[in-house]
Amino acid sequence: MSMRTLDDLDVKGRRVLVRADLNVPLDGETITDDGRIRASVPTIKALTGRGAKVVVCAHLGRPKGQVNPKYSLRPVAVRLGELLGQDVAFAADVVGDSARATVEALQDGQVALLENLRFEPGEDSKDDAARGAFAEKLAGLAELYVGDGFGAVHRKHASVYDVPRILPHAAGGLIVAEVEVLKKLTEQPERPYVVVLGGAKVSDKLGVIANLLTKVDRLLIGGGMAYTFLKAQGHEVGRSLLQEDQLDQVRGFLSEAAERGVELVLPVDVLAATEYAPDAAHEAVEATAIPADREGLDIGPKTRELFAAKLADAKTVFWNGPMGVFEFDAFSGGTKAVAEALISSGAFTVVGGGDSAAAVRKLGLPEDGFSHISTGGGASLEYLEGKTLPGLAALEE
Ligand SMILES: Nc1ncnc2c1ncn2[C@@H]1O[C@H](COP(=O)(O)OP(=O)(O)O)[C@@H](O)[C@H]1O
Ligand SMILES: O=C(OP(=O)(O)O)[C@H](O)COP(=O)(O)O
Repeated sequence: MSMRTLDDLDVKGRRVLVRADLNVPLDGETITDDGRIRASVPTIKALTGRGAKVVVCAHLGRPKGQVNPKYSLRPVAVRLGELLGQDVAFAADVVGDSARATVEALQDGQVALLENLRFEPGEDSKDDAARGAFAEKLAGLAELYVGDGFGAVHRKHASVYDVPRILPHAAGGLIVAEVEVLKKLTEQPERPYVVVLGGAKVSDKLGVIANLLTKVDRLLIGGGMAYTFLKAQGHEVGRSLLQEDQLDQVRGFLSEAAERGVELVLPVDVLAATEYAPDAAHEAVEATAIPADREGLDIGPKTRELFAAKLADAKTVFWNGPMGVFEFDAFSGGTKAVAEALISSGAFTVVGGGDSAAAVRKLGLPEDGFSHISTGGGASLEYLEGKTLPGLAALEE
């Protein structure tokens, strides 16, 4: 892979569009974990330090091309300013009058943040022309482009894929660092190589399993991901997260894992709750006997032990996706148990994903207990699959 880096760009006095991943968890307007903002700071500082006018762009959540104040990046601009130690001008739109005026007013060394890219339907459009037209407008705000949003490099979106094909570009330090670590996992990982999958982006991440089955020795499935597997085995999953349209695909994974001799480990018990709420009544039940009116919000105590045992002899581990709804204390125990098992395994351990990384911090686990905490979940998984990621390919051109 050869990507130009910041050292290859002459940025002084020029407007540089930085695509960052600032997709942080929010509780109303309060940022509950600022890890991704912190991770974006070094590249922005490197650019301001060299006298660039820095225009940061990013997405938040999935507002689907509609302006929705719930997904405004405004609170992120404030936090970014605090972390940079300088004001961050906030544009109230993405490529409209406010964005143009905000960018126009930037002096050398100053920083602006545009509103959520996904308020614009062109950003994530599947139609090349629509995406391209939006990319032209976005590119028009700057003279140079720096790709640094590692967590979004698997998305063929305008700001990730099309803009670097218009503007002279380079990779920021975060992307360079992330790729360097993940590369180690693709080049002869020490075995046993175990991948742990959980979380809630089930339909997105089920897709990576086919390729992972050709690479790993063991796959542990927890979180919201587990229930489609349990259902595919014919069990009742009640009101748990379920990807009904992917049951056949999942049955295929179960038989392929068996054929390849890959150990696919599913929960044996779960915490079944009456509702999705922090104080919901709940109890541990066998994973094969989830009551029809309950939803599984965490892995149960027996599964925590089972997963810990399956991690104990691992030499390489990649983990993406919390084991339960860790945001609610009552359902955070499974995630904590898995995190602790990674830490005590002594393996080369990589945790990836916005929420997984946030969980590690929220649960008070030492960040240096892991070999690497990646800002990308889906992006890391697709990298590990050996796929060409649009945002990396565009930077390599
Ligand atoms: N059993 C479950 N049911 C519903 N949501 C779950 C469950 N387990 C985990 N989650 C949710 O998954 C979310 C994180 O998923 P995801 O975005 O895929 O992870 P990451 O950001 O680490 O890549 C968390 O908000 C968590 O509450
Ligand atoms: O949160 C993200 O990915 P992750 O949950 O896989 O870590 C990225 O910001 C990408 O967001 P997306 O999955 O809505 O494209």
